[in-house]
Amino acid sequence: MLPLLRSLPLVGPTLAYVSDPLTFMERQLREHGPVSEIPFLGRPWTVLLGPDACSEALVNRDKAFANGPGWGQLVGPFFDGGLMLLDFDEHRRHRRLMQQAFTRDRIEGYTAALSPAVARGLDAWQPGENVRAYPALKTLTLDLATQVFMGGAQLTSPRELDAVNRAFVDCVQAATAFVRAPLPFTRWGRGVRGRALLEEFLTRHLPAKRAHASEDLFSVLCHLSEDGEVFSDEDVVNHMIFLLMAAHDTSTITVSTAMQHLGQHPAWQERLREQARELPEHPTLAELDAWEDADLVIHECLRLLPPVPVLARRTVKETEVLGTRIPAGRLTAVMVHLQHHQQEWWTDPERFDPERFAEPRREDRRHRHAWEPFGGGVHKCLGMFFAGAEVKLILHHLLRRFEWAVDPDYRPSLSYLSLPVPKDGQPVRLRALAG
Ligand code: HEM
Repeated sequence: MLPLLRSLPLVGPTLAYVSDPLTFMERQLREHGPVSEIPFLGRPWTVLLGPDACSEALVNRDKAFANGPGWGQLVGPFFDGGLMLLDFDEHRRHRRLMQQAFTRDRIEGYTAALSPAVARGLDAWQPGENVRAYPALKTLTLDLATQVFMGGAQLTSPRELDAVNRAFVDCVQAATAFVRAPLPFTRWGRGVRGRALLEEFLTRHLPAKRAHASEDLFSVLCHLSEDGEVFSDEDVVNHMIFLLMAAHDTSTITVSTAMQHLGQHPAWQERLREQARELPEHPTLAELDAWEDADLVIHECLRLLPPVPVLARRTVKETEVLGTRIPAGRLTAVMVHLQHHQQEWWTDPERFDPERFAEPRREDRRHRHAWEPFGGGVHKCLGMFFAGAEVKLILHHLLRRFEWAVDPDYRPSLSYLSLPVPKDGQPVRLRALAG
């Protein structure tokens, strides 16, 4: 049935992408070149493949590519007003202000709050022969986001935080729903209610955050100011909802990919564990920065499975990429995933080989844009340094408490309906280490 559907011109490319994106992208590049056109989700999309084509759209020299109308098409209205969905002057103003929430000092503050929260979150983990790592990590990172970003425990009761977490998950799931109307019992309908609950919750707590400055991101956003610019209440709410989403699934995917590969490469796992044990229980940001082998592993995991494999854009005027004309109003898929697996830039690209990022090999320098898990240009991920610290902290605590193994032949079957997630929850054999 599926092969037949894949051969149909309207739905075929969507199904071919969703069932095996890398094979789809390789074939598309081979047969149609770096700039081509496909029907995707029922509309014509321009597809950009390879680092040269993708970087033209991300660098966006002639300001032809806009984010809001591109991403909005994929994620619906649930993250409206989030930084990634703003464009041009409005985006520049908001980004300038929000940058102050991601300075080194700020990240140091978030990291200090994160470490004990990770340790507490892992207290709930039970060893076993078939532990599903992905959902366990998802719960952990969502709790971290609500605690560290919103100041959760001081803000409200565990029961209300649970409702907030559920509302947030409903928004994320609605963003990828097929039925896109607020009907009862649909994902979309739950997403609409979820967004309303998040808005109500954040708006209710906002006056207290404005009144008292504290270290959490919610409070920080309320107090930022630059040349007389401040975020309005509505801006703070929109940014918070987007940041919770941006920070949560992406980090979960990165850690679960790391758990898979470290479970399949025990020598790397042991090497990182020895280093984690040499660090204090709650390392500082400087100590985490100096943990270079963890960087190699994280870079390699982000190469093999970039949590955001495709970036969405829409042209606001006619433009050209690598000499091919793209009309105004065209949805565009910037498929950065493929360049992470191309033989031109990476030796034996399917192999887990973190040292490819170490001197003197530095394969990532073979092309300036070969490795772009955080995107590029003016929308490059604002949370990348925070994300690095969070992922390292989770690995740090995991390695000190547990040892795990994954079958060497295991290849996760990934769902690409939204960000890539392992359909089987990614089972690991988890053993507690003596304290
Ligand atoms: C491993 C984890 C992460 C990955 C792989 C990742 C990836 C990305 C990518 C690819 C973009 C660019 C999207 C585009 O150009 O259309 C982006 C944007 C963004 N990310 Fe991340 N992200 C991660 C973690 C985080 C975290 C932890 C935060 C916040 C705490 C964050 C905040 C943002 C923001 C605010 C933007 C929008 C930037 C702008 O449009 O100016 N991200 N991220």
